[in-house]
Amino acid sequence: MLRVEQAKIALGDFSLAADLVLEQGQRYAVIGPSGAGKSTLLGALCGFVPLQSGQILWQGRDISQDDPGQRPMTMLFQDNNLFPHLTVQQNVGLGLRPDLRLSGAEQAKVLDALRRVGLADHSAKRPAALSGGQQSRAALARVLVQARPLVLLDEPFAALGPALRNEMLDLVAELVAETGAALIMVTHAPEDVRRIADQVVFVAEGRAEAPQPAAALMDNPPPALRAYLG
Ligand SMILES: Nc1ncnc2c1ncn2[C@@H]1O[C@H](COP(=O)(O)OP(=O)(O)OP(=O)(O)O)[C@@H](O)[C@H]1O
Repeated sequence: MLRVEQAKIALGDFSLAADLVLEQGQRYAVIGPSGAGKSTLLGALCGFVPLQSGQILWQGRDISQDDPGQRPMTMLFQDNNLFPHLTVQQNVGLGLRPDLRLSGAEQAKVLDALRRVGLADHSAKRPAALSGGQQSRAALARVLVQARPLVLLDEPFAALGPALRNEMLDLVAELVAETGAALIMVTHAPEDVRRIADQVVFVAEGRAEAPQPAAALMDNPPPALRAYLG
């Protein structure tokens, strides 16, 4: 369980308050207007953005001061963060060892993850030789090898067409179900929320609200969410 306790996050003139609990095995969509602070919230959870006050507790332990690499989470960005000069296999291997000196067992893990996302036959290619969907799969394989209990996605598939995006969302849902990880995903698309999320964290007016069950919330949105959804 990840507990964000009375957190205040400040970035220049912008500030965001958050007080919420995220449970293992649940899938959360983070939604809200542009500029409301969704990416900032994920950045604070990951440790890229410092807290001004409050705490982040993982299984009861304060991780607010921990470096991003020490935290129990892995983050997937929209641009997938693949290195163009490395092969797909090496890009995934980076998830295990930044110096890429992988043991035999680690190599096997990388190949397993590539198989799991359907890229076993593409492991020796460079990212530029892959389609957009395949690049997303490669980035997902890197998330998978890290096997962290929390997977954070910041609008990961916004650049993909609707069919491919749905395919990727379903794959993400399968992968987190297999590993028991919690998923925390920023999205602008209500259909993504309905497809994948159990709970919704609504971010607006300087606050990240406590999670609420997704289906009920989307069927009957309160005024601020209704205004955002249009
Ligand atoms: N490094 C920074 N320094 C100062 N202000 C920043 C910085 N990064 C973001 N901000 C500001 O913080 C606010 C929240 O930005 P953030 O990217 O978290 O919003 P968002 O909800 O993810 O938006 P979008 O949906 O458009 O991606 C914005 O007003 C933004 O201008």
